[in-house]
Amino acid sequence: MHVYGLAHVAAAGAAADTGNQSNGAEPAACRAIICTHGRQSKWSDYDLHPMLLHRLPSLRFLHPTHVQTLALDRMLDGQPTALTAETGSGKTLAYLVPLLHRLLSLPSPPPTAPSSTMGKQLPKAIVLVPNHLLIRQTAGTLALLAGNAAHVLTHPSDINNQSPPASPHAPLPSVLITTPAALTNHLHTSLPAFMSESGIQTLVLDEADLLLSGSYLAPTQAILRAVPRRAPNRPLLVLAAATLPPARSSKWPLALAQRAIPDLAVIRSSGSHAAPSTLDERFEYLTSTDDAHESGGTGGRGEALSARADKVLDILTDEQNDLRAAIVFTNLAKDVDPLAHYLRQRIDKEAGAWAQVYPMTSLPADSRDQLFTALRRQRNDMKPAVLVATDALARGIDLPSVNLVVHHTFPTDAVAYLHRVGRTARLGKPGVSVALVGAKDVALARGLELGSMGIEPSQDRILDPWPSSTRVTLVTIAVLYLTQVILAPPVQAAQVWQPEAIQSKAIAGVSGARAGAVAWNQRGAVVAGGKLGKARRV
Ligand SMILES: Nc1ncnc2c1ncn2[C@@H]1O[C@H](COP(=O)(O)OP(=O)(O)OP(=O)(O)O)[C@@H](O)[C@H]1O
Repeated sequence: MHVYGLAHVAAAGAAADTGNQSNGAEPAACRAIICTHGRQSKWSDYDLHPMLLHRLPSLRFLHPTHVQTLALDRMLDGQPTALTAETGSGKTLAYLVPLLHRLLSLPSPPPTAPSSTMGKQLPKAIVLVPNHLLIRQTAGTLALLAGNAAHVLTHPSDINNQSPPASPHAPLPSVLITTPAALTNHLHTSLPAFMSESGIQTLVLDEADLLLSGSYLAPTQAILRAVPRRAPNRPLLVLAAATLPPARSSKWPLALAQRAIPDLAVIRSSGSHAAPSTLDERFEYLTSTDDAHESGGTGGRGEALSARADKVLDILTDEQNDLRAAIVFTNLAKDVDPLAHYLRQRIDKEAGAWAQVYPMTSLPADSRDQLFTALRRQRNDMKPAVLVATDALARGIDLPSVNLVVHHTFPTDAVAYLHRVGRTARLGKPGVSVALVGAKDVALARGLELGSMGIEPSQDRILDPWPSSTRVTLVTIAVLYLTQVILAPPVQAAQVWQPEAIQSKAIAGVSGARAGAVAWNQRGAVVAGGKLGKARRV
């Protein structure tokens, strides 16, 4: 475990900021994120549309990142690709660049030709994301990149509401960014006709593991079923995710996708399924007095929350000199407002009221958008911002000024942890994560901490759910010893060796519950945390 804080990692950040410059001595972060095999690839290495070759560097995307390099050739070739790489590594641009290249390379339609039998300018590409926050963020990035070369639609109803093209000679192609449910609800039974008539060239599933699970699954599958299967109408299909387990069972996200897209190839970066290498992770184990509620004390929930809130305040105060923006994660939406209120009151009383606190669940959408814009511009005259949020902010959100993540309550599994901490330390920049660990979180935290102590090489961190058999054995023995012998209260042998919720012995052997590994049981549910004999289904 490293306990350095923001001041310590600032120096590393200065180096990382130059990561996309082509200088001789590459900083460590550059080696991890930007460069490949000692040589930076260039946009001009790819046969990209001239507009992109001009526009990418002018937007300060000077070189492709490592994951972009890994995926570009295949995607530009139109081959279906699942791209899984660490948080903040540039997956969005990895699919937006080929999407735009294909869009811009379309032959212009004849001026009088209707763009579809429905008489509308139908989108030529669709990006599916899980929520409204990501719709807005991805639409912003695409609009920036496309300039005035494409329309960006953010709801299927926008297809009907598009204003007529300024010039009938050059109707702009459009891209729809939406959620799977919004698309299927809007189109109902006309979905197959829509998919075949519009001539969709690219279909992207961002946060693909989420879209292929839970309540997202049915609409996503309906869309995949409606995709034309044969060339030349078949679109480029892209799945992007920071966490994408392999297809161990037919119900796992990747298996579901591969059934719909049999030639889907998976590109995994070596750092995938691990926390960013530039992240400084800390775990603060609470004593039973700190955490009265957790330990069965009489103080109850309110007391426990405020004891933890004081700890959060201490962490923020310790880092205040170097803090630009922090996200404080808590598990329940109902705790966001009281926690934010408490922090705000306390910070406002301190000299200079040195930070501005925002409760994300009750912040009006306009104010949230303004805040995000300000945080993306990274203005130096802003007070540090403290965003109090649930895991709704844990996936995909890109706010480069966030240099601290605090876990007021511990995430429920290693996947949630990975996405939370990935809101900082993005693209080789430094960041700190501090987690408050209650009694019930100790097993998961210890496992995660073992990974961050560097027992495993960085690219094979313990978070990797599919380590080699040797590593599995060593890690399992170490973790079982630590958790069953040293830490855990005595349990019956039968409970340990006959876990109820884990169906595969192999998975039980990996012991996602204990090792902090991301483990999936046979039903595709994430198993992590809790006792080995009672692995929780999350
Ligand atoms: N080639 C590039 N050069 C410089 N910056 C880049 C480049 N590509 C992407 N970025 C920046 O890197 C940051 C992270 O990118 P992005 O949001 O796509 O990460 P991600 O891999 O999708 O992360 P997550 O898994 O958290 O969604 C963004 O601020 C983006 O603008």
